[in-house]
Amino acid sequence: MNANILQTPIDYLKGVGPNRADLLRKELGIHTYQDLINFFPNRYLDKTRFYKINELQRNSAEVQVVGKITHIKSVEQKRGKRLVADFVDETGKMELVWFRGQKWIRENLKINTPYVIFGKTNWFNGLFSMPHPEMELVEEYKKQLRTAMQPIYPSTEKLAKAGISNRVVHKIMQQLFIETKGKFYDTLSEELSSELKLLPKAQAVFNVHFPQNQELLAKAQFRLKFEELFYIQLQLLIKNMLQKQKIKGYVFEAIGQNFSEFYNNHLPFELTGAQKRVIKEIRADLGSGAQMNRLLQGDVGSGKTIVALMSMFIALDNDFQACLMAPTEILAIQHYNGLVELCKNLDTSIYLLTGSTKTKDRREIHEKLENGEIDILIGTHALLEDKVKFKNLGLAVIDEQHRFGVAQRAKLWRKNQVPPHILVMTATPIPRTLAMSLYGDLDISVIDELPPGRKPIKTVHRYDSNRLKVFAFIKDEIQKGRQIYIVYPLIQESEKMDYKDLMDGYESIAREFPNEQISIVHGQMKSDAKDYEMDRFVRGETQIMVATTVIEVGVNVPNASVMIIESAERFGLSQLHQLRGRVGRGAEQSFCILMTGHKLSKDSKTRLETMTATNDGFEIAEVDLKLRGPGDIMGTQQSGVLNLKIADIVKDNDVLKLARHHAMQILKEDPSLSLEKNKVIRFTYAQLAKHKNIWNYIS
Ligand SMILES: Nc1ncnc2c1ncn2[C@@H]1O[C@H](COP(=O)(O)OP(=O)(O)OP(=O)(O)O)[C@@H](O)[C@H]1O
Repeated sequence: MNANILQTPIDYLKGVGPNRADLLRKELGIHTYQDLINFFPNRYLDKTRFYKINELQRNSAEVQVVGKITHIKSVEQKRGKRLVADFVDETGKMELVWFRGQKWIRENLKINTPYVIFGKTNWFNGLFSMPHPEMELVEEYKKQLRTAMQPIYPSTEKLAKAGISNRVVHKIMQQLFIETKGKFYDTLSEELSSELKLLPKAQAVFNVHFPQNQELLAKAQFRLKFEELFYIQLQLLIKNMLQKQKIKGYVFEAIGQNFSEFYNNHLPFELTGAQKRVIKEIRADLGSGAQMNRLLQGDVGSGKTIVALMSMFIALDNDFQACLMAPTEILAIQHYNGLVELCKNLDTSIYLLTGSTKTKDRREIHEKLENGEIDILIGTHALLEDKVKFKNLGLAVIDEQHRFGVAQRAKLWRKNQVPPHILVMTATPIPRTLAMSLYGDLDISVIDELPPGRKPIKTVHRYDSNRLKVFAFIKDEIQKGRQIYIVYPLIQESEKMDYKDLMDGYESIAREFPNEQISIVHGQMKSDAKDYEMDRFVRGETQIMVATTVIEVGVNVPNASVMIIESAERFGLSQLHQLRGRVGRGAEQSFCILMTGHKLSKDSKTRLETMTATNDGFEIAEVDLKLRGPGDIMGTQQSGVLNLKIADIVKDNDVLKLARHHAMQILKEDPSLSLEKNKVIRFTYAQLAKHKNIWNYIS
C-alpha cells in the first residue's frame, strides 16, 4: 500500500465523517488508515450455522436464527419498562427483548419481514429469549460482503453509546478495503515469505478483517503476528548492537591470581554445568571491549552468588574494584557474610556499606575506596551516594533488579569515566519470551540447573481448619532440630489489619510452642531490631521465625526446613515461589505448607495448584504471566510489549522465537545494518529495501 494513502486521516474515509473520526481518535487511538488496518478484531463469531428455534439449547453460545417478528409490546415491570417482540420461524416461537433504546427500536422494527438475528439466548418463562439481538433484514444481509467468521472488534462504552457498533466498524472496514484495494505492497522479503510460507500481506490483512474460513484466518493471523514480532525483535537486536558499539567498556583480559586461586583451591563445591556456562558467558563479555549489561536469571537457590563472586574476581585480577548492591540491608549483610566466608583464605578486602554504617566507619570506607584499598564493596542504595567514589570500579553486580530502576543503574555507570560492567541478578524468573522482549538492552544468562543433591520441596495446601495437624507437624520437625518460618501477608506495611493478623498469629504460636524461642520480623521494626531477630534465627538460637514478606528475597538459613505461608491465597505466584525458596537450601527434606480459608477464587486455586504441582520457577513464571498478564509484571510498561497489536506475548511464544531467529539471521548476514550511527529507521529502510515500506513498522 502506498505510504501516503496509509497516512490518510480517517476523516477522509467514506462513511466516517468528523464526529466518528473524533471518537475513533479519542477512544481507540485510530488516526489514519494505517491505524484502522491495525485495529484488529479480538475474537470471531462462527456464523456459518443457522439454528431453528426448536433446535435452541439452554446454555448455548451465541446463535443465529432466521425468522419474523409477529408482534411487539411494552411490558411494565417493577424495575422498569422493557420492549418484547415475538419472533417466529416455521418451528416455533421465541422472544426478543430490549431494555435500552426502546423508542427507536419500536419505530424502526419491521413486522412480518424476514430478519437474521444473532445473540445469546436465555431460558425464561418457558420460552427462549434473546436480549438486545444483533439484527439485520435478510434482504440487507444478502447484499453484504459475507464472511463465515464474523470479527468482533474491541469497543468502549462511549463508542457503543455513539452508535459505533460492531456492525458500523465492520462497514467502515469494508469501505477501507474498497478504497485501498490493489494498493498493498508486501512488507517482508520474498525469501522470508516463501521460506515460512507466509500469506502475502494483502491477503493476510484482508483475511483478518474478513476471514473466509478458519484456515485462512489462522494463516493470516500467523503472518501478521510474525511480522509484528519480527520488526520488534529486529529493532531490539539492532538497539542492542548499537549500544554495544557505542559504549566502550574496560577490557578484562587477564584471569589471574584471585580467580585461579579460588577456582583451584577454595571452591567449596563443584560448579554446576550451568554455573560454568554462565561464568564463561560473563568472561567473554568482560573481554569484549564493550560494556557488559547482562541479566543473570536463576531460580531460587540455583547458586548465583558464586557466579557473581567469580565475575568480581575477574575485575580484581585486572586491577579493578567491584561492588555488589542489594535491595535491603538484611540481604546486603548476608551477602557480605557469605562472601567474606568464601574468601576467608584469600587476600581480598571486602567491606560493607549500608544506611546504618557509622559515620566513622563510613569515612574510612570512603577513603579506602578512593585509594584502592577496598576490592569489593557490598551494600545497599547507600552505594549510590555521590560521596561514594571508587578508585576504579570495574564491575557492579546488582541483586534483584526489580527493586532498582533503570535510573539507578545509570547512576552506577556515572561513577567512572568509562562505565563499569553491569551484572544484574534476579531470582524471579521471567519467562524467556518476555525477557527477550523486555530486556533488549540486556543480554541474558540463565542458570537452569540446581546444585546436585537438592531434594524438591514438598508443597501442600491445607485449610485453616487443619491447623492443629500442622502444629503437630511443626513440633515434630523442631524435635528433629529443624527451624520453621511462618509468614503472614503484609502487602502494605501500613495495613492495620494485616499487622493485627501477624501479631495475633505470633501470640497464638507463642502459646502453642511455649518451650521454643521465637523470632519476629516485620517492616515496622527498626532495622537494628530486625537484624537482631534475624540474626538469632540464622544462628539457630530461635526455632521459629514469624515474619512478613520482608524475608522474601535471598535469606539463606539452610537449617530451616519448613515454610508455612498464612493466607496463602493473598500472595502472588512469584512471591509464593520466592518464599518457598527460603527452605530447601540444606540437605534435609523441606516442606512448604500453604494455609488458606475455604473460600477461594478461581485464580487463587490455580496459584495453589501450580505451587503444589511444581518447584520449577520458570514454569511458575509462565503460569503467573498467564494469570496476571504482562501488564502487572514489572518493567513491561516501558517496554512496548503491551502495545502489541495482534501478537500475544504469552500465547504466541513460538511465533516470537521464530521471529527472533529470523531477525538474528538477517543481522548476521548483514551486520552493516547496525553500523549506521543515525536513526535505526533510516538504515533499516535502506538496507531492507527488499522489505518495502519498513517505515510503517518501525517507530
Ligand atoms: N554448584 C553448587 N554445588 C553445591 N552447592 C551450591 C552450588 N552452588 C551454590 N551452592 C549453594 O547453594 C545455596 C544457594 O546458593 P545462592 O545463595 O548463591 O543461591 P541464589 O541463586 O543466590 O538463590 P537466592 O536467589 O534464593 O538467594 C548456597 O548455600 C550455596 O552455597
